[in-house]
Amino acid sequence: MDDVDLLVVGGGKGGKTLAMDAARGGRRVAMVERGMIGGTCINVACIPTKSLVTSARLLQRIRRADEVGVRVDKAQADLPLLRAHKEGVVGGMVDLNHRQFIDSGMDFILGTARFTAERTVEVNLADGGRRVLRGADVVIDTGTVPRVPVVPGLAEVSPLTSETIMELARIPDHLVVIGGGYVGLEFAQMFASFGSDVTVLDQNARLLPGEDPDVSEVLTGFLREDGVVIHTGVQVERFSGGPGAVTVRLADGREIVGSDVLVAAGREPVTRDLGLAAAGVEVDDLGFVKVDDRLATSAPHTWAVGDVAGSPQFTHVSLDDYRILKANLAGGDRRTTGRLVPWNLFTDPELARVGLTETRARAAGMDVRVAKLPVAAIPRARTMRDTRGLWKAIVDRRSERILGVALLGPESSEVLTVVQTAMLAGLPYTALRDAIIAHPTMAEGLNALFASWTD
Ligand SMILES: Cc1cc2nc3c(=O)[nH]c(=O)nc-3n(C[C@H](O)[C@H](O)[C@H](O)COP(=O)(O)OP(=O)(O)OC[C@H]3O[C@@H](n4cnc5c(N)ncnc54)[C@H](O)[C@@H]3O)c2cc1C
Ligand SMILES: NC(=O)c1ccc[n+]([C@@H]2O[C@H](COP(=O)([O-])OP(=O)(O)OC[C@H]3O[C@@H](n4cnc5c(N)ncnc54)[C@H](O)[C@@H]3O)[C@@H](O)[C@H]2O)c1
Repeated sequence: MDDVDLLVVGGGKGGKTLAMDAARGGRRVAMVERGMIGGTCINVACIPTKSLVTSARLLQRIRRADEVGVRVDKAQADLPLLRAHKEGVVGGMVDLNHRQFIDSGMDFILGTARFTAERTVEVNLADGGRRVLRGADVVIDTGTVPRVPVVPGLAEVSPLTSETIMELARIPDHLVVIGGGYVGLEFAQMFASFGSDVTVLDQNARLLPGEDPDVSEVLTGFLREDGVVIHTGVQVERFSGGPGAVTVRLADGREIVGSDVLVAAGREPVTRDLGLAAAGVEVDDLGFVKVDDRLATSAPHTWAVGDVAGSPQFTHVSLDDYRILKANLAGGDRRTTGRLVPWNLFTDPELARVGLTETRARAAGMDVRVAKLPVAAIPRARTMRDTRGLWKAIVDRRSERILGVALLGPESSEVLTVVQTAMLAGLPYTALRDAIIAHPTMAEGLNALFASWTD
Protein backbone atom coordinates (compact mmCIF):
# COMPACT_ATOMS: atom_id res chain seq x y z
CA MET A 1 0.00 0.00 0.00
CA ASP A 2 1.32 3.43 -1.01
CA ASP A 3 0.26 6.28 1.23
CA VAL A 4 0.05 9.74 -0.33
CA ASP A 5 -1.18 13.15 0.79
CA LEU A 6 -3.53 13.52 -2.17
CA LEU A 7 -4.97 10.77 -4.35
CA VAL A 8 -6.83 11.85 -7.50
CA VAL A 9 -9.02 9.23 -9.15
CA GLY A 10 -9.64 10.13 -12.81
CA GLY A 11 -7.63 12.78 -14.58
CA GLY A 12 -10.29 15.27 -15.67
CA LYS A 13 -9.79 19.04 -15.73
CA GLY A 14 -10.32 19.79 -12.05
CA GLY A 15 -8.52 16.70 -10.75
CA LYS A 16 -5.42 16.97 -12.91
CA THR A 17 -5.04 20.69 -12.17
CA LEU A 18 -5.28 20.06 -8.44
CA ALA A 19 -2.85 17.13 -8.65
CA MET A 20 -0.21 19.18 -10.50
CA ASP A 21 -0.68 22.11 -8.19
CA ALA A 22 -0.32 20.05 -5.02
CA ALA A 23 2.67 18.14 -6.39
CA ARG A 24 4.42 21.37 -7.36
CA GLY A 25 3.77 22.56 -3.82
CA GLY A 26 5.77 19.63 -2.48
CA ARG A 27 2.94 17.29 -1.45
CA ARG A 28 3.01 13.55 -2.21
CA VAL A 29 0.41 13.17 -4.95
CA ALA A 30 -0.78 10.22 -7.01
CA MET A 31 -3.24 10.51 -9.92
CA VAL A 32 -4.81 7.47 -11.56
CA GLU A 33 -6.09 7.79 -15.13
CA ARG A 34 -7.53 4.85 -17.03
CA GLY A 35 -6.42 5.90 -20.49
CA MET A 36 -7.15 9.44 -21.65
CA ILE A 37 -4.16 11.51 -20.68
CA GLY A 38 -5.60 14.97 -20.10
CA GLY A 39 -9.20 13.80 -19.69
CA THR A 40 -12.35 13.73 -21.79
CA CYS A 41 -12.27 17.34 -22.98
CA ILE A 42 -8.90 17.07 -24.63
CA ASN A 43 -9.25 13.55 -26.02
CA VAL A 44 -12.84 13.08 -27.12
CA ALA A 45 -14.91 16.19 -26.42
CA CYS A 46 -14.24 19.95 -26.55
CA ILE A 47 -10.89 19.98 -28.29
CA PRO A 48 -11.48 17.49 -31.13
CA THR A 49 -15.00 18.81 -31.76
CA LYS A 50 -13.90 22.42 -31.86
CA SER A 51 -11.02 21.45 -34.18
CA LEU A 52 -13.59 19.93 -36.54
CA VAL A 53 -15.90 22.93 -36.11
CA THR A 54 -13.01 25.03 -37.44
CA SER A 55 -12.91 22.86 -40.57
CA ALA A 56 -16.69 22.98 -41.04
CA ARG A 57 -16.76 26.76 -40.69
CA LEU A 58 -13.92 27.19 -43.14
CA LEU A 59 -15.74 25.03 -45.67
CA GLN A 60 -18.83 27.19 -45.32
CA ARG A 61 -16.78 30.37 -45.70
CA ILE A 62 -15.07 29.03 -48.80
CA ARG A 63 -18.42 28.09 -50.32
CA ARG A 64 -19.44 31.75 -49.96
CA ALA A 65 -15.99 33.10 -50.83
CA ASP A 66 -17.26 34.90 -53.92
CA GLU A 67 -19.27 37.19 -51.60
CA VAL A 68 -15.98 38.65 -50.45
CA GLY A 69 -14.42 38.71 -53.90
CA VAL A 70 -12.46 35.48 -53.76
CA ARG A 71 -12.80 32.74 -56.34
CA VAL A 72 -12.28 29.19 -55.11
CA ASP A 73 -12.91 26.35 -57.55
CA LYS A 74 -13.72 23.53 -55.25
CA ALA A 75 -13.91 22.93 -51.54
CA GLN A 76 -14.79 19.65 -49.94
CA ALA A 77 -14.20 17.78 -46.73
CA ASP A 78 -11.41 15.19 -46.93
CA LEU A 79 -11.93 12.73 -44.10
CA PRO A 80 -8.34 11.47 -43.75
CA LEU A 81 -7.15 15.10 -43.67
CA LEU A 82 -9.86 16.10 -41.21
CA ARG A 83 -8.85 13.29 -38.88
CA ALA A 84 -5.18 14.13 -39.22
CA HIS A 85 -5.98 17.74 -38.30
CA LYS A 86 -8.07 16.70 -35.29
CA GLU A 87 -5.55 14.09 -34.14
CA GLY A 88 -2.70 16.57 -34.54
CA VAL A 89 -4.35 19.08 -32.25
CA VAL A 90 -5.36 16.40 -29.72
CA GLY A 91 -1.96 14.67 -29.83
CA GLY A 92 -0.15 17.94 -29.17
CA MET A 93 -2.28 18.69 -26.14
CA VAL A 94 -2.01 15.14 -24.78
CA ASP A 95 1.80 15.29 -25.05
CA LEU A 96 1.88 18.66 -23.33
CA ASN A 97 -0.33 17.38 -20.50
CA HIS A 98 1.78 14.27 -20.03
CA ARG A 99 4.96 16.33 -19.79
CA GLN A 100 3.33 18.66 -17.28
CA PHE A 101 2.15 15.73 -15.15
CA ILE A 102 5.66 14.29 -15.00
CA ASP A 103 7.34 17.67 -14.46
CA SER A 104 5.00 18.47 -11.57
CA GLY A 105 6.48 15.60 -9.60
CA MET A 106 3.24 13.67 -9.14
CA ASP A 107 3.04 9.89 -9.36
CA PHE A 108 1.03 9.60 -12.60
CA ILE A 109 -0.45 6.12 -12.84
CA LEU A 110 -2.05 4.78 -16.02
CA GLY A 111 -4.63 2.25 -14.92
CA THR A 112 -8.21 1.74 -13.77
CA ALA A 113 -8.97 2.53 -10.14
CA ARG A 114 -11.61 0.94 -7.95
CA PHE A 115 -12.27 1.75 -4.30
CA THR A 116 -11.83 -1.11 -1.86
CA ALA A 117 -12.17 0.89 1.37
CA GLU A 118 -12.38 4.48 2.58
CA ARG A 119 -9.80 6.62 0.74
CA THR A 120 -8.23 3.46 -0.69
CA VAL A 121 -8.12 2.27 -4.31
CA GLU A 122 -6.81 -0.76 -6.08
CA VAL A 123 -5.47 0.01 -9.54
CA ASN A 124 -5.33 -2.39 -12.47
CA LEU A 125 -2.31 -0.97 -14.21
CA ALA A 126 -2.55 -0.42 -17.98
CA ASP A 127 0.68 -2.33 -18.53
CA GLY A 128 -0.29 -5.20 -16.20
CA GLY A 129 0.06 -5.58 -12.45
CA ARG A 130 -1.68 -3.93 -9.54
CA ARG A 131 -1.13 -1.19 -7.05
CA VAL A 132 -2.98 -0.18 -3.91
CA LEU A 133 -2.99 3.45 -2.86
CA ARG A 134 -4.44 5.36 0.06
CA GLY A 135 -4.81 9.13 0.20
CA ALA A 136 -5.04 11.37 3.24
CA ASP A 137 -7.41 13.26 0.94
CA VAL A 138 -9.05 11.71 -2.10
CA VAL A 139 -10.61 13.49 -5.10
CA ILE A 140 -12.95 11.72 -7.50
CA ASP A 141 -12.92 13.18 -11.04
CA THR A 142 -14.02 10.31 -13.26
CA GLY A 143 -16.30 12.38 -15.51
CA THR A 144 -19.18 11.22 -17.69
CA VAL A 145 -19.69 9.12 -20.84
CA PRO A 146 -22.43 9.20 -23.50
CA ARG A 147 -25.79 7.89 -22.31
CA VAL A 148 -27.49 5.51 -24.72
CA PRO A 149 -31.23 5.56 -23.99
CA VAL A 150 -33.10 2.29 -23.72
CA VAL A 151 -35.12 2.14 -26.95
CA PRO A 152 -36.01 -1.15 -28.68
CA GLY A 153 -33.55 -2.00 -31.43
CA LEU A 154 -31.16 0.89 -30.69
CA ALA A 155 -28.26 -1.20 -29.41
CA GLU A 156 -28.65 -3.60 -32.35
CA VAL A 157 -28.13 -0.83 -34.95
CA SER A 158 -24.73 0.02 -33.38
CA PRO A 159 -25.33 3.75 -32.92
CA LEU A 160 -22.48 6.21 -33.04
CA THR A 161 -21.68 8.34 -30.00
CA SER A 162 -19.83 11.65 -29.73
CA GLU A 163 -16.66 9.55 -29.37
CA THR A 164 -17.04 7.02 -32.20
CA ILE A 165 -18.37 9.51 -34.75
CA MET A 166 -14.98 11.22 -34.72
CA GLU A 167 -13.30 7.92 -35.67
CA LEU A 168 -15.52 7.27 -38.71
CA ALA A 169 -13.79 6.23 -41.90
CA ARG A 170 -16.47 7.81 -44.10
CA ILE A 171 -18.84 10.75 -44.12
CA PRO A 172 -22.37 9.41 -43.45
CA ASP A 173 -24.84 9.71 -46.33
CA HIS A 174 -27.64 10.49 -43.90
CA LEU A 175 -26.93 11.02 -40.22
CA VAL A 176 -29.92 10.74 -37.89
CA VAL A 177 -29.12 12.50 -34.61
CA ILE A 178 -31.06 11.48 -31.50
CA GLY A 179 -31.00 14.52 -29.22
CA GLY A 180 -30.82 18.18 -30.20
CA GLY A 181 -28.74 19.41 -27.28
CA TYR A 182 -25.16 20.68 -27.33
CA VAL A 183 -23.55 17.54 -28.71
CA GLY A 184 -26.32 16.87 -31.21
CA LEU A 185 -26.46 20.37 -32.69
CA GLU A 186 -22.69 20.87 -32.99
CA PHE A 187 -22.30 17.56 -34.83
CA ALA A 188 -25.49 18.01 -36.89
CA GLN A 189 -24.35 21.28 -38.43
CA MET A 190 -20.77 20.07 -38.80
CA PHE A 191 -21.75 16.96 -40.75
CA ALA A 192 -24.21 18.95 -42.86
CA SER A 193 -21.22 21.11 -43.84
CA PHE A 194 -19.16 18.01 -44.59
CA GLY A 195 -21.85 16.86 -47.04
CA SER A 196 -24.14 14.53 -45.03
CA ASP A 197 -27.92 14.77 -45.05
CA VAL A 198 -28.74 15.33 -41.38
CA THR A 199 -31.96 14.82 -39.42
CA VAL A 200 -32.20 15.81 -35.74
CA LEU A 201 -34.88 14.22 -33.54
CA ASP A 202 -35.60 15.64 -30.10
CA GLN A 203 -38.29 14.83 -27.58
CA ASN A 204 -38.60 18.44 -26.41
CA ALA A 205 -41.22 20.71 -27.97
CA ARG A 206 -38.43 22.97 -29.28
CA LEU A 207 -34.65 22.98 -29.43
CA LEU A 208 -32.83 24.26 -26.34
CA PRO A 209 -35.91 24.68 -24.13
CA GLY A 210 -33.77 26.35 -21.47
CA GLU A 211 -33.29 29.33 -23.81
CA ASP A 212 -35.88 32.01 -24.60
CA PRO A 213 -38.23 30.93 -27.42
CA ASP A 214 -37.13 33.79 -29.73
CA VAL A 215 -33.46 32.79 -29.40
CA SER A 216 -34.01 29.07 -29.95
CA GLU A 217 -36.33 29.84 -32.88
CA VAL A 218 -33.74 31.99 -34.65
CA LEU A 219 -31.03 29.36 -34.13
CA THR A 220 -33.35 26.58 -35.35
CA GLY A 221 -33.99 28.65 -38.48
CA PHE A 222 -30.26 28.98 -39.18
CA LEU A 223 -29.72 25.23 -38.79
CA ARG A 224 -32.58 24.56 -41.19
CA GLU A 225 -31.12 27.06 -43.68
CA ASP A 226 -27.93 25.01 -43.51
CA GLY A 227 -29.83 21.89 -44.53
CA VAL A 228 -30.41 20.26 -41.13
CA VAL A 229 -33.87 18.69 -40.92
CA ILE A 230 -35.26 19.09 -37.40
CA HIS A 231 -38.17 17.27 -35.79
CA THR A 232 -38.97 18.33 -32.23
CA GLY A 233 -41.60 16.96 -29.87
CA VAL A 234 -41.05 13.44 -31.19
CA GLN A 235 -40.79 10.13 -29.36
CA VAL A 236 -38.35 7.66 -30.83
CA GLU A 237 -40.09 4.29 -30.57
CA ARG A 238 -38.01 1.67 -32.35
CA PHE A 239 -34.91 1.17 -34.48
CA SER A 240 -34.43 -1.50 -37.14
CA GLY A 241 -32.04 -2.34 -39.94
CA GLY A 242 -28.31 -2.04 -39.53
CA PRO A 243 -25.27 0.00 -40.52
CA GLY A 244 -25.95 1.68 -43.86
CA ALA A 245 -29.75 1.61 -43.63
CA VAL A 246 -31.32 2.27 -40.27
CA THR A 247 -35.04 2.89 -39.90
CA VAL A 248 -36.18 4.99 -36.98
CA ARG A 249 -39.85 4.64 -36.15
CA LEU A 250 -41.48 7.49 -34.27
CA ALA A 251 -44.44 7.14 -31.91
CA ASP A 252 -46.63 9.10 -34.35
CA GLY A 253 -46.04 6.40 -36.97
CA ARG A 254 -43.54 8.31 -39.13
CA GLU A 255 -40.41 6.51 -40.24
CA ILE A 256 -37.05 8.05 -41.01
CA VAL A 257 -34.40 6.09 -42.84
CA GLY A 258 -30.78 7.09 -42.42
CA SER A 259 -27.37 5.58 -43.03
CA ASP A 260 -26.11 6.16 -39.47
CA VAL A 261 -27.48 7.07 -36.05
CA LEU A 262 -25.71 9.38 -33.61
CA VAL A 263 -26.88 9.19 -30.01
CA ALA A 264 -26.53 12.60 -28.37
CA ALA A 265 -29.02 12.20 -25.55
CA GLY A 266 -26.98 13.36 -22.58
CA ARG A 267 -24.19 11.84 -20.50
CA GLU A 268 -24.03 9.50 -17.52
CA PRO A 269 -21.52 9.55 -14.66
CA VAL A 270 -18.65 7.08 -14.50
CA THR A 271 -19.42 5.63 -11.07
CA ARG A 272 -20.93 2.20 -11.67
CA ASP A 273 -17.75 0.13 -11.34
CA LEU A 274 -15.92 2.46 -9.01
CA GLY A 275 -16.63 0.63 -5.73
CA LEU A 276 -17.98 3.82 -4.18
CA ALA A 277 -20.03 1.94 -1.57
CA ALA A 278 -16.80 0.47 -0.18
CA ALA A 279 -15.46 4.01 0.11
CA GLY A 280 -18.58 5.26 1.91
CA VAL A 281 -19.37 7.61 -0.98
CA GLU A 282 -23.07 8.06 -1.75
CA VAL A 283 -24.47 8.61 -5.24
CA ASP A 284 -27.85 10.02 -6.34
CA ASP A 285 -30.52 8.22 -8.36
CA LEU A 286 -28.68 8.90 -11.62
CA GLY A 287 -25.33 7.74 -10.24
CA PHE A 288 -23.73 11.18 -9.74
CA VAL A 289 -21.61 11.52 -6.60
CA LYS A 290 -23.50 13.44 -3.92
CA VAL A 291 -21.51 16.47 -2.81
CA ASP A 292 -22.27 19.47 -0.64
CA ASP A 293 -21.53 22.99 -1.84
CA ARG A 294 -17.92 22.64 -0.65
CA LEU A 295 -17.58 19.57 -2.94
CA ALA A 296 -17.29 17.20 0.02
CA THR A 297 -18.82 13.73 -0.45
CA SER A 298 -20.49 11.66 2.25
CA ALA A 299 -17.12 10.08 3.19
CA PRO A 300 -14.53 11.92 5.28
CA HIS A 301 -11.66 13.56 3.39
CA THR A 302 -13.22 12.41 0.11
CA TRP A 303 -14.20 15.02 -2.47
CA ALA A 304 -15.56 15.08 -6.02
CA VAL A 305 -15.23 17.59 -8.86
CA GLY A 306 -16.46 18.07 -12.41
CA ASP A 307 -19.20 16.23 -14.28
CA VAL A 308 -19.24 13.25 -11.90
CA ALA A 309 -20.07 15.55 -8.99
CA GLY A 310 -23.13 16.83 -10.85
CA SER A 311 -21.48 20.17 -11.65
CA PRO A 312 -22.67 21.86 -14.88
CA GLN A 313 -21.00 19.83 -17.63
CA PHE A 314 -18.35 22.26 -18.85
CA THR A 315 -14.58 22.12 -18.64
CA HIS A 316 -14.36 25.61 -17.17
CA VAL A 317 -16.71 24.54 -14.36
CA SER A 318 -14.52 21.54 -13.55
CA LEU A 319 -11.62 24.02 -13.42
CA ASP A 320 -13.56 26.23 -11.02
CA ASP A 321 -14.33 23.18 -8.88
CA TYR A 322 -10.54 22.82 -8.61
CA ARG A 323 -10.27 26.39 -7.31
CA ILE A 324 -12.95 25.76 -4.72
CA LEU A 325 -11.44 22.48 -3.58
CA LYS A 326 -7.94 23.89 -3.43
CA ALA A 327 -9.18 26.59 -1.06
CA ASN A 328 -11.12 24.08 1.06
CA LEU A 329 -8.20 21.63 1.31
CA ALA A 330 -6.13 24.52 2.61
CA GLY A 331 -8.66 25.08 5.39
CA GLY A 332 -10.80 27.63 3.57
CA ASP A 333 -14.54 27.71 3.04
CA ARG A 334 -15.34 28.25 -0.63
CA ARG A 335 -18.62 27.15 -2.08
CA THR A 336 -20.15 26.37 -5.45
CA THR A 337 -23.26 28.44 -4.80
CA GLY A 338 -23.86 31.65 -6.73
CA ARG A 339 -21.30 31.02 -9.46
CA LEU A 340 -21.74 32.96 -12.69
CA VAL A 341 -21.22 30.25 -15.31
CA PRO A 342 -20.95 31.21 -18.99
CA TRP A 343 -21.17 28.75 -21.87
CA ASN A 344 -21.11 28.64 -25.65
CA LEU A 345 -22.78 26.44 -28.19
CA PHE A 346 -20.30 26.25 -31.06
CA THR A 347 -22.73 26.20 -33.93
CA ASP A 348 -22.29 28.68 -36.78
CA PRO A 349 -23.21 31.30 -35.74
CA GLU A 350 -22.44 30.47 -32.14
CA LEU A 351 -24.71 31.00 -29.17
CA ALA A 352 -22.97 32.56 -26.17
CA ARG A 353 -24.83 32.64 -22.88
CA VAL A 354 -24.43 33.93 -19.40
CA GLY A 355 -26.89 34.69 -16.60
CA LEU A 356 -30.67 34.70 -16.72
CA THR A 357 -32.95 34.37 -19.72
CA GLU A 358 -35.94 36.69 -20.06
CA THR A 359 -38.26 33.76 -19.33
CA ARG A 360 -36.53 32.86 -16.08
CA ALA A 361 -36.16 36.44 -14.91
CA ARG A 362 -39.88 37.16 -15.47
CA ALA A 363 -40.85 33.82 -13.88
CA ALA A 364 -38.88 34.92 -10.80
CA GLY A 365 -41.04 38.06 -10.69
CA MET A 366 -38.21 40.41 -11.61
CA ASP A 367 -38.93 43.79 -13.22
CA VAL A 368 -36.74 43.60 -16.31
CA ARG A 369 -35.96 45.50 -19.47
CA VAL A 370 -35.10 43.58 -22.60
CA ALA A 371 -32.80 44.79 -25.36
CA LYS A 372 -32.47 43.13 -28.77
CA LEU A 373 -30.14 43.82 -31.63
CA PRO A 374 -29.96 42.08 -35.00
CA VAL A 375 -26.34 41.17 -35.69
CA ALA A 376 -26.72 42.76 -39.13
CA ALA A 377 -26.67 46.13 -37.30
CA ILE A 378 -23.04 45.60 -36.24
CA PRO A 379 -20.61 47.07 -38.80
CA ARG A 380 -17.97 44.38 -38.20
CA ALA A 381 -20.52 41.67 -39.06
CA ARG A 382 -21.17 43.45 -42.34
CA THR A 383 -17.47 43.64 -43.21
CA MET A 384 -17.21 39.93 -42.53
CA ARG A 385 -20.37 39.28 -44.58
CA ASP A 386 -21.54 37.22 -41.63
CA THR A 387 -24.70 38.94 -40.48
CA ARG A 388 -26.83 36.07 -39.21
CA GLY A 389 -27.79 36.43 -35.56
CA LEU A 390 -29.59 38.12 -32.73
CA TRP A 391 -28.20 39.62 -29.54
CA LYS A 392 -30.42 39.88 -26.50
CA ALA A 393 -29.83 41.38 -23.06
CA ILE A 394 -31.87 41.27 -19.86
CA VAL A 395 -31.38 44.12 -17.39
CA ASP A 396 -32.86 44.80 -13.96
CA ARG A 397 -34.99 47.92 -14.46
CA ARG A 398 -34.25 49.56 -11.12
CA SER A 399 -30.58 48.77 -10.47
CA GLU A 400 -29.66 48.80 -14.21
CA ARG A 401 -27.51 45.73 -13.57
CA ILE A 402 -27.15 43.20 -16.38
CA LEU A 403 -28.94 39.95 -15.49
CA GLY A 404 -28.01 37.93 -18.56
CA VAL A 405 -27.34 37.89 -22.29
CA ALA A 406 -27.82 35.54 -25.21
CA LEU A 407 -25.46 36.47 -28.01
CA LEU A 408 -26.23 34.51 -31.17
CA GLY A 409 -23.82 35.57 -33.87
CA PRO A 410 -20.26 35.31 -35.19
CA GLU A 411 -17.51 35.49 -32.56
CA SER A 412 -20.11 35.80 -29.80
CA SER A 413 -18.13 33.53 -27.50
CA GLU A 414 -15.35 36.13 -27.37
CA VAL A 415 -17.73 39.06 -26.83
CA LEU A 416 -19.49 37.15 -24.05
CA THR A 417 -16.55 37.57 -21.69
CA VAL A 418 -16.86 41.35 -21.91
CA VAL A 419 -20.43 41.17 -20.64
CA GLN A 420 -19.57 38.54 -18.04
CA THR A 421 -16.80 40.78 -16.70
CA ALA A 422 -19.21 43.71 -16.44
CA MET A 423 -21.63 41.46 -14.55
CA LEU A 424 -18.89 40.24 -12.19
CA ALA A 425 -17.92 43.85 -11.54
CA GLY A 426 -21.55 44.76 -10.85
CA LEU A 427 -21.47 47.49 -13.51
CA PRO A 428 -24.72 49.01 -14.78
CA TYR A 429 -25.52 48.34 -18.44
CA THR A 430 -24.72 51.98 -19.18
CA ALA A 431 -21.01 51.17 -18.73
CA LEU A 432 -21.16 49.03 -21.88
CA ARG A 433 -23.55 51.36 -23.68
CA ASP A 434 -21.24 54.31 -23.15
CA ALA A 435 -17.76 52.72 -23.28
CA ILE A 436 -15.53 53.72 -26.17
CA ILE A 437 -15.16 50.39 -27.97
CA ALA A 438 -12.78 50.08 -30.89
CA HIS A 439 -14.37 50.21 -34.33
CA PRO A 440 -15.11 47.97 -36.17
CA THR A 441 -15.23 45.03 -33.75
CA MET A 442 -18.03 42.67 -32.81
CA ALA A 443 -17.77 43.88 -29.20
CA GLU A 444 -18.63 47.36 -30.44
CA GLY A 445 -22.14 45.99 -30.93
CA LEU A 446 -22.54 46.17 -27.14
CA ASN A 447 -22.84 49.99 -27.45
CA ALA A 448 -25.86 49.50 -29.67
CA LEU A 449 -27.32 46.48 -27.87
CA PHE A 450 -27.68 48.36 -24.61
CA ALA A 451 -29.48 51.16 -26.40
CA SER A 452 -31.94 48.89 -28.23
CA TRP A 453 -34.76 48.43 -25.73
CA THR A 454 -37.89 46.59 -26.72
CA ASP A 455 -39.97 48.47 -24.13
C1 LIG B 1 -18.66 16.17 -27.68
C2 LIG B 1 -18.47 17.06 -26.47
C3 LIG B 1 -18.06 18.35 -26.64
C4 LIG B 1 -17.87 19.18 -25.53
N1 LIG B 1 -17.49 20.47 -25.74
C5 LIG B 1 -17.30 21.28 -24.69
C6 LIG B 1 -16.85 22.62 -24.88
O1 LIG B 1 -16.67 23.08 -26.01
N2 LIG B 1 -16.64 23.39 -23.79
C7 LIG B 1 -16.84 22.91 -22.53
O2 LIG B 1 -16.60 23.65 -21.57
N3 LIG B 1 -17.25 21.64 -22.31
C8 LIG B 1 -17.50 20.82 -23.37
N4 LIG B 1 -17.90 19.54 -23.15
C9 LIG B 1 -18.05 19.06 -21.76
C10 LIG B 1 -16.69 18.72 -21.16
O3 LIG B 1 -16.02 17.81 -22.00
C11 LIG B 1 -16.85 18.11 -19.77
O4 LIG B 1 -17.69 18.90 -18.99
C12 LIG B 1 -15.48 18.01 -19.08
O5 LIG B 1 -14.59 17.23 -19.85
C13 LIG B 1 -15.65 17.39 -17.70
O6 LIG B 1 -14.41 17.26 -17.07
P1 LIG B 1 -14.26 16.42 -15.76
O7 LIG B 1 -13.23 17.06 -14.93
O8 LIG B 1 -15.58 16.16 -15.16
O9 LIG B 1 -13.70 14.99 -16.18
P2 LIG B 1 -13.30 14.27 -17.60
O10 LIG B 1 -12.62 15.26 -18.45
O11 LIG B 1 -14.53 13.61 -18.05
O12 LIG B 1 -12.24 13.25 -17.10
C14 LIG B 1 -12.54 12.10 -16.37
C15 LIG B 1 -11.36 11.16 -16.52
O13 LIG B 1 -11.50 10.09 -15.58
C16 LIG B 1 -10.99 8.91 -16.17
N5 LIG B 1 -11.55 7.77 -15.44
C17 LIG B 1 -12.85 7.37 -15.40
N6 LIG B 1 -12.96 6.28 -14.59
C18 LIG B 1 -11.73 5.99 -14.13
C19 LIG B 1 -11.22 4.99 -13.25
N7 LIG B 1 -12.00 4.06 -12.70
N8 LIG B 1 -9.89 4.99 -13.01
C20 LIG B 1 -9.08 5.91 -13.55
N9 LIG B 1 -9.52 6.89 -14.37
C21 LIG B 1 -10.83 6.93 -14.65
C22 LIG B 1 -11.45 9.01 -17.62
O14 LIG B 1 -10.66 8.23 -18.48
C23 LIG B 1 -11.28 10.51 -17.89
O15 LIG B 1 -10.03 10.81 -18.46
C24 LIG B 1 -18.10 18.69 -24.23
C25 LIG B 1 -18.51 17.36 -24.05
C26 LIG B 1 -18.71 16.56 -25.15
C27 LIG B 1 -19.17 15.14 -24.95
N1 LIG C 1 -20.00 23.76 -26.44
C1 LIG C 1 -20.06 23.17 -25.26
O1 LIG C 1 -19.71 23.74 -24.23
C2 LIG C 1 -20.54 21.76 -25.16
C3 LIG C 1 -20.60 20.96 -26.29
C4 LIG C 1 -21.06 19.66 -26.16
C5 LIG C 1 -21.43 19.19 -24.91
N2 LIG C 1 -21.35 19.99 -23.83
C6 LIG C 1 -21.77 19.53 -22.50
O2 LIG C 1 -22.10 18.16 -22.53
C7 LIG C 1 -23.43 17.99 -22.06
C8 LIG C 1 -24.06 16.80 -22.71
O3 LIG C 1 -24.45 17.13 -24.04
P1 LIG C 1 -25.64 16.39 -24.75
O4 LIG C 1 -25.99 17.15 -25.99
O5 LIG C 1 -25.34 14.95 -24.85
O6 LIG C 1 -26.81 16.50 -23.68
P2 LIG C 1 -27.93 17.60 -23.50
O7 LIG C 1 -28.57 17.28 -22.21
O8 LIG C 1 -27.42 18.97 -23.73
O9 LIG C 1 -28.97 17.31 -24.67
C9 LIG C 1 -29.57 16.05 -24.82
C10 LIG C 1 -30.80 16.21 -25.69
O10 LIG C 1 -31.24 14.91 -26.03
C11 LIG C 1 -32.65 14.88 -25.95
N3 LIG C 1 -33.04 13.49 -25.72
C12 LIG C 1 -32.70 12.70 -24.67
N4 LIG C 1 -33.22 11.47 -24.83
C13 LIG C 1 -33.90 11.48 -26.00
C14 LIG C 1 -34.65 10.51 -26.71
N5 LIG C 1 -34.81 9.26 -26.24
N6 LIG C 1 -35.22 10.87 -27.88
C15 LIG C 1 -35.07 12.13 -28.35
N7 LIG C 1 -34.37 13.09 -27.73
C16 LIG C 1 -33.78 12.77 -26.57
C17 LIG C 1 -32.98 15.83 -24.82
O11 LIG C 1 -34.31 16.30 -24.95
C18 LIG C 1 -31.94 16.94 -25.01
O12 LIG C 1 -32.41 17.97 -25.84
C19 LIG C 1 -24.11 19.32 -22.35
O13 LIG C 1 -25.23 19.53 -21.54
C20 LIG C 1 -23.02 20.30 -22.08
O14 LIG C 1 -22.99 20.60 -20.71
C21 LIG C 1 -20.91 21.27 -23.93
